[in-house]
Amino acid sequence: MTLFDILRLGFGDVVEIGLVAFILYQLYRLMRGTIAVQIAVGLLALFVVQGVVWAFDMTVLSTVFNYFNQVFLLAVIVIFQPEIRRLLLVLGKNPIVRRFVTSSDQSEVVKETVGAVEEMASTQTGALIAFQRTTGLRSYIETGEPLGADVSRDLLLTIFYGQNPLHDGAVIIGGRRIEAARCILPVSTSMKLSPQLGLRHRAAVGLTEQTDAFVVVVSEETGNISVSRDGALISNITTDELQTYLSNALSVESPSVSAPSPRSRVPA
Ligand SMILES: Nc1ncnc2c1ncn2[C@@H]1O[C@H](COP(=O)(O)OP(=O)(O)OP(=O)(O)O)[C@@H](O)[C@H]1O
Repeated sequence: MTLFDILRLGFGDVVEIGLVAFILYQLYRLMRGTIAVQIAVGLLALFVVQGVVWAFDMTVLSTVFNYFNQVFLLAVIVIFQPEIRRLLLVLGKNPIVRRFVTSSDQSEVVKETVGAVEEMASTQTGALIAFQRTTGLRSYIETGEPLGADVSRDLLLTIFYGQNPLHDGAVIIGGRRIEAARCILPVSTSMKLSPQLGLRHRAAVGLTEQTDAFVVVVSEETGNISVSRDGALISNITTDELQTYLSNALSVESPSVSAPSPRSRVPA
């Protein structure tokens, strides 16, 4: 008699256990370092209290918990909306599907952007530039001023010039076009980010936590260049490194520069 016979486990059960373990592990990875962990612990504590209430047959509290249970599923969806979104995004990043997505040549976009960022870094001009990849950014584009212009170094410099009314907020680039300027991005609440980081950098991370966008930040305070992807921030990179990261993100054949070292990588 094998262990499987004793436990009465079939092949389907083993697959199911594996899948549940995988989903729970992915959920843990998505929630790690976010406020959702504390909320999950709070919900767990509520379940323990509920168990005690039922065990001792406390009628008043049982009624209260019955009401709570009716809205529980809805509350979980609302509370964990960012995590659920990220989980679906991870599942949606199927490499087989992505093979069928044709990418236009973005080398001009990379060249113009790197040129503008280099200039803005040297003049300490703050900038926030988001590149749409497979996740649509329409809901963020709609928060800004629509532009629909080709990406160019000079236009990016003009937008982020301090006296320009469009300089506040983020520019969103889709394909070869600047879709909009002055866009509002979601701000990350990750506790893994340095408390010194301001809203511009947190907005960059916030967007890449929720979508597969690639975001470039120029700090107004230091002139440092940072990039964010998949909820992580890589700070203080050179323009050569930016070129490599951006080329990779936009699937452009990268020029031969040495691979950037992930020195200030901060997972969010
Ligand atoms: N949610 C947001 N979406 C888009 N842009 C934002 C958002 N929040 C702040 N910003 C931009 O960031 C600017 C404020 O940056 P702040 O000084 O707080 O950030 P920082 O990360 O310290 O950057 P810096 O190093 O440039 O000062 C705002 O003027 C605005 O342009």
